[in-house]
Amino acid sequence: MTSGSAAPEHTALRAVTRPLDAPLGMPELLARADPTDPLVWIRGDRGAVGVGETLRLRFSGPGRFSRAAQAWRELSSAAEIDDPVRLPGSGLVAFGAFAFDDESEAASVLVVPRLLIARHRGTAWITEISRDGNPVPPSTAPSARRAGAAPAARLPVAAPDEAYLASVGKARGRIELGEAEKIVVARRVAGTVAADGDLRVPLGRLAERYDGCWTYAVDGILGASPETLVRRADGAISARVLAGTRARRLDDPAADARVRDELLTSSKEQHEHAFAVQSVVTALSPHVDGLRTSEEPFALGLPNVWHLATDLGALPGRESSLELAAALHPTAAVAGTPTSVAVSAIAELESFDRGRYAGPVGWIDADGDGEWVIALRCAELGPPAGGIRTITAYAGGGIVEGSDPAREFAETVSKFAPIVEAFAAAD
Ligand SMILES: C=C(O[C@@H]1C=C(C(=O)O)C=C[C@H]1O)C(=O)O
Repeated sequence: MTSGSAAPEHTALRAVTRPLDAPLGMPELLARADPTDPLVWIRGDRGAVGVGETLRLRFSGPGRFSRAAQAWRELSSAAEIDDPVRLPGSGLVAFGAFAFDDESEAASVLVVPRLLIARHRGTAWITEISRDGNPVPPSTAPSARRAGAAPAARLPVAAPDEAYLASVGKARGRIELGEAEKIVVARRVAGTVAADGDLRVPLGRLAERYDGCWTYAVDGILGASPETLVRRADGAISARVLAGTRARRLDDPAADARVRDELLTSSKEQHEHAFAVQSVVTALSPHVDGLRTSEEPFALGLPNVWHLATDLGALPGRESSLELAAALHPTAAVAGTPTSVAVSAIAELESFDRGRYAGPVGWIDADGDGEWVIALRCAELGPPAGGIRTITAYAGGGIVEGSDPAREFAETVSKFAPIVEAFAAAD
């Protein structure tokens, strides 16, 4: 099915941004978010929380990105923007989450909040976005919402998963036959949480523990991603490619350093990483100028895993951050190589719809600047029904020649850790 809501005709958005005096730390920012339907984007001393909704556009099918990008261009050019703050994320902003697969049942969305409370390092501001009328812009942030109970979920991520192991075996078989060089195989684990559980609790845990990652919540998908698909801001483009993973040994610093060195020197991991970097370079170079990459992969240490990482930088052309995200998606880090073979293999080998897992999640402003990460280390919350809602967590990894299914399974368990910890019962 292919569909999309174009920007409603004659929709003129009005965005008014005003600085806030009060410095907003991460907890104060998060406290303003909706407890059961949060709209959140936080990393370290930068972040934004959306409250309420002025506009929501839905898209699906292979044209979801181009229709969303076009709708946003139309809305932005018709908008009236009063923004004396002029920092990344001030003025008119939409948040988005896009399905991984062209055939996904999951909606891809752009959401324009009614209020946006944000900070960039030492500066905080509030933006009010309206469709009709000219409301007086608030100059104080709405007060914090009362904290509710933490939503605890039991996610049996270490329980045997025969279907996943079989898929990894089949992916390896196809690679050995020369059909593909790399296929990213994922699995999912489901549980339930109380429908009135306060999702700001897991988001706060993610933002605190994974402070080098983007903690996000958009339209029911939430997580903490280490992988920047593309950032367009301050006249520059940047991206971070990750591929190649080892579980950390935080209990034993010497063992942890050995694990890191082994990752850095493993030819299998370097090979897998090179595919992912090449796919990003190939997809990005027609759209930007002066693309350069960090010399050789470095080890990025997160609380749960080491990743091989490469940073990219370039100068922007005229494409918006969403158009660049569309050009990049799906990278070899989440699909494989060659892309089209890997995407069809995933559809055949995985027994579920990835939804927005491994798709782009992020935000865009009226100039097309914005930040899009790959929705990793995440869970999708279902709608409330009978006092509960489902929670489905996702994790995967790249299968290449010689990949060992049991090790790949263990790697997914490490990748589930952020979500398992975020939804653990308080002790
Ligand atoms: C697919 C995931 O992660 C991706 C796969 C990686 C790998 O195979 O080593 C590393 C980082 C991500 O690009 C995931 O977290 O689910």
